[in-house]
Amino acid sequence: MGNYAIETVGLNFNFGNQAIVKDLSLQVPKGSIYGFLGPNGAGKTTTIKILLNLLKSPSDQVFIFGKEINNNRIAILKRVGALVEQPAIYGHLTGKENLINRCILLGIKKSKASEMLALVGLSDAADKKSNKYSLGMKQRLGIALALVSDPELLLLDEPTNGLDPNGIIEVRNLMIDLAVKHHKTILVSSHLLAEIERTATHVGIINKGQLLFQGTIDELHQLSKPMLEIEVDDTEKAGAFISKSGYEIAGQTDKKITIPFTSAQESATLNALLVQNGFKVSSLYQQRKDLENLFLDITKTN
Ligand SMILES: Nc1ncnc2c1ncn2[C@@H]1O[C@H](COP(=O)(O)OP(=O)(O)OP(=O)(O)O)[C@@H](O)[C@H]1O
Repeated sequence: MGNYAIETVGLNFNFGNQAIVKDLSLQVPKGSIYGFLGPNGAGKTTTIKILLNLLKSPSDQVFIFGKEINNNRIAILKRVGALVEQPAIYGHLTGKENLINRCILLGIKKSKASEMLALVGLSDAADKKSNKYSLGMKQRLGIALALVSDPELLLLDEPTNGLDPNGIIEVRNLMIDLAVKHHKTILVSSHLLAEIERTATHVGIINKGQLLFQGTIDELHQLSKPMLEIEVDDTEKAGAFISKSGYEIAGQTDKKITIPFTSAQESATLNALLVQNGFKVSSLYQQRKDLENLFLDITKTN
């Protein structure tokens, strides 16, 4: 337990008689960026609220820094920062004023406000009213607010939701910076596999309140190996030929053949081989599994 910033042990949670979180055992290593992945309604926000003790968990199912949450609420929450749903920002105040407010509230020296603005890359916009901020800037201000108390653990609920590509990159780089340079542990939820893949060191995937997969990003990549899809005129003959040439066939329909992707070079070689042998290749492309297909695979193998 000592190495986990967060550990839940068979966590269950109901809203009325609806089971929302089922036998969930999360293990979030200290220093990790833990991608908490699942489709809308999977129970991510509910879980994060439980981790913040905003929703009460049964006893002995949630441990933060090795301590049971219900019995150590205040001591634990002092070490945790969070951004859940919309950041609590006063639009009529500047970014700096918002942060100063938070400093006063927490009894922290006001100079921390400028420090946090620099940390999230908002120094230039310090004196701008925050209702004039872009969504990405608002999210970064939200993260700065969560960081004022210098927490060791950050819980971010879909922080890139609704952001444009630039905003997504800003938030992503900030998370990496916070983990690598400032040694924070970050749990970040998302419904997008591609989003999590770029930042996370560890991943937990939930669906309908249940954990389907938990492991390192490399372990996830093993599961979500890219495939090469080949559209060719006579898939039956082509399949036999590809197989005879020493390639493993992962799937075949009357329109296309799927094999594990190894490299661009290898794809080009196979393409040339097919064409030289009289097959008409109309397209050849690398396909990554999206969350939906990954779910199908994981549930199949479970
Ligand atoms: N206060 C509540 N009362 C009753 N049911 C709720 C409440 N809050 C959430 N739920 C239900 O719990 C389930 C999980 O919701 P939750 O918000 O945790 O999912 P999520 O994975 O965060 O999804 P999203 O990305 O859409 O927020 C949903 O079916 C939702 O309708």
